[in-house]
Amino acid sequence: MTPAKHISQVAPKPIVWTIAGSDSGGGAGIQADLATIKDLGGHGCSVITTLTAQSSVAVDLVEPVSDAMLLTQLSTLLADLPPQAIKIGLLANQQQLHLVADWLAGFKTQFPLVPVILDPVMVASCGDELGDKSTASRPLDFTPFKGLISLITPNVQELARLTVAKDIQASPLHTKAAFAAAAMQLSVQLACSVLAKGGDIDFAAQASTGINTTDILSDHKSGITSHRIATDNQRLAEDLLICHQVTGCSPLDANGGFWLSSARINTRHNHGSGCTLSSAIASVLAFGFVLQDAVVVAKAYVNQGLTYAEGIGKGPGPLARTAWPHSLTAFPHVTAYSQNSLSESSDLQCCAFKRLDPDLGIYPVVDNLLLLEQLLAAGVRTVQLRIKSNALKSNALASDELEAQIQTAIALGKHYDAQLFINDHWQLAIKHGAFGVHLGQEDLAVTDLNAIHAAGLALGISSHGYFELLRAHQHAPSYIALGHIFPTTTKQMPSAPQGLCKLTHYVELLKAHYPLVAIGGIGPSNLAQVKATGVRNIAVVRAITETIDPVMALAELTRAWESSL
Ligand SMILES: Cc1ncc(COP(=O)(O)OP(=O)(O)O)c(N)n1
Ligand SMILES: Cc1ncsc1CCOP(=O)(O)O
Ligand SMILES: [Mg+2]
Repeated sequence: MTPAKHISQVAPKPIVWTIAGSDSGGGAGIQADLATIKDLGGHGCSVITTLTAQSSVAVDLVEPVSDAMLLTQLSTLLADLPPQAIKIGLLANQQQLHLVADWLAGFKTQFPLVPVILDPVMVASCGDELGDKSTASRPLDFTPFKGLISLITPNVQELARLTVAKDIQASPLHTKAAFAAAAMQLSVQLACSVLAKGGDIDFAAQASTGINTTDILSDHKSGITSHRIATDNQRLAEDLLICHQVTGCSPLDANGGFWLSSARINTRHNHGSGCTLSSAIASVLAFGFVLQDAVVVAKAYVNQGLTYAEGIGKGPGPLARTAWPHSLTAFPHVTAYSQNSLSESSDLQCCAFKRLDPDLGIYPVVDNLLLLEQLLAAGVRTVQLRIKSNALKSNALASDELEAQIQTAIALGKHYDAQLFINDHWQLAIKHGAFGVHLGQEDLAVTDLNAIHAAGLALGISSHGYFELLRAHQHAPSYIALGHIFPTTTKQMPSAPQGLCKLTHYVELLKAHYPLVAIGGIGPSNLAQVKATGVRNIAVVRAITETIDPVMALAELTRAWESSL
């Protein structure tokens, strides 16, 4: 499972804090968090809120640390080891919660961009309550964290307590619709994103048998849920991510909702999976990934950990530590959640798009026929015509003129036997029989991909991070573009440049499955570094278009690319 190159070898080690309880059994709490943070390449610091005398089968004593100890851990760490991300887990009582929230309010004025992930832990996996006696009858009120946290990660029982059922025994979230409504409500209540974990509920079984959530949760307490999972690995574990004003991603996703589903994993050894998930999300965020990316990587990490978990002790054992996930099968399937529709449309392509040679050659992206023909005549094998719709408005390029240009470009591509991709204008590409179409993430929802497939065209899809590349993968395209790697002036980007470390990860994940194309700010000065990530293709705009002799520039880029290691 160990990846070829761990992120800690290519990126500086970020500091991640966990503010949580100690699990003397080593499977959950602070112990799981520190193991996770280290395994994902971070440096973990801990602020212990509570000591628990705990094993894999029981919680015998819970003892909060003193207020002075709690606050001094925070101030001592901040003076020397400021965090790039914080995970908050077990808080023993409402007073501790207030102390941490007040401290966090001060911290956030100094470090507004540091993400904080709150895992509202209430019950251990053996079924015992984890808070002190005061929380047994009255659940914690997390309102003081409103506006201070980026994400909260409740399971179905916690979600119910935090929203519809303050009564501890009741859990009315029987259906997907009720579960989703509660997640949306919590997002508004705390002004943060919500990852509602559906691992303890089987929506399909609920729908077909009418079993209610309480039954499933009480089964879980006695360990029977694990047995049920073990006998039925066809079932799905479905989590719902509700995004709240997420920055650094496509504006379409900033407030999006997404079901993240994975096959249920055949194990009873899931002790500490919630702690592992939330600290993994914090760790991935600390490396500078956006929230949606951090969530899918952390989900994959937990899936791997469950897959390879071994029993230690008589109860559910801890997750295995399997390092940064590099296997596509560990990642969840992503489906857009829409409030207005209960039957989310499946975006899975029935068949893959046209398969291409993994080496496309240097891939120029141009906006005019003159340059296109020059490059084709010079022997370019893969090329794109990218005429943006705003060119239609500003240059008064009429739509019939656009169609004529596309038609001519396609004819030229055929004449020179090249793989010519048309950007954006997929209907015209189909109409005139282009080799392929290139689409961005925003285009996917408004394009008839089946029509492109049926017409036999190749499809390239852009991506700007893990979440988007999973969405691209679900359409089985002919290639996936990874960008933007370096700053670019060619296009205004909502996301930050991905850089070489992230590119290395994406390549590791996808190289066995797709031809990959790195794009954005690539030219002679950084081409060797890009090649060193293992990516086999680069697409370029300015490195060709802004030169005096584009044909010479193409030849020079090709020579440099082929001679780089
Ligand atoms: C090879 C390649 N990669 C990425 C893009 C960008 O496509 P998209 O995200 O659709 O943005 P626009 O190019 O339409 O502005 C691309 N064109 N080609
Ligand atoms: C269209 C596009 N998509 C991602 S980066 C980019 C522009 C790349 O242009 P350049 O090679 O000039 O940086
Ligand atoms: Mg586009």
